[in-house]
Amino acid sequence: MTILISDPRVVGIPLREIDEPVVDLLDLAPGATGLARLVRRGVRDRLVAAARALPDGIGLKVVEGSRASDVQLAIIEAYSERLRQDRPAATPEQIRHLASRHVAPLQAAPHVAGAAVDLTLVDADGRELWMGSALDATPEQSQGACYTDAPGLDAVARAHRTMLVTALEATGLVNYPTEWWHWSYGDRYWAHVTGAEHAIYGPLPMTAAA
Ligand SMILES: C[C@@H](N)C(=O)N[C@H](C)C(=O)O
Repeated sequence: MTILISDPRVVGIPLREIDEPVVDLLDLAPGATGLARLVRRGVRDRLVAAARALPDGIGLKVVEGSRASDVQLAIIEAYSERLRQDRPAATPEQIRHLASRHVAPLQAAPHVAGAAVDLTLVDADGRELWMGSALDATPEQSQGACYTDAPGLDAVARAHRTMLVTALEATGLVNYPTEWWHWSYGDRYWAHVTGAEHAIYGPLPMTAAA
């Protein structure tokens, strides 16, 4: 069973911040601007290694790296409101649980720590490969195809996901299983998956206005 990022077993993991700087993603993030181009150095190093391990003619394209805390809160609120409208009988705790299939609570938000990227595969001309759902589609929008191991994917999407997972996992990056595009290192979810005693990257002091 998938343990979501809002689970107390994840949110409760201690943090020992190592103060590693954020760096620009350079050619890994064509088209991204501002904070979206920045990640912790350990994340970029792993992405560079993963990109080198991909077959010739295939590359990585990061759509978003770091994210300001106020932007994270706005995504949480917008998606939670949609869930509340769809499920008027749901309790606040149920909404929080369901929302965390798509967006992390602030206490454990990896993008806010510079610890995560949303990315996809591209061909030699920079065209995004078919991955079986739109990047950033919610479970409702994608009818579950956003889940990395979703059943019923066509063979092309499955092959591309396998390629992505193989290259990224080999570097120590960890996937959030409800989103094929979301990969992180050093945050609380990474610590949960790897068994590390603590996270090493905590929230950075970033707001959208900064
Ligand atoms: C909102 C979505 N793109 C995303 O970033 N989800 C993960 C789980 C997050 O909020 O860190």
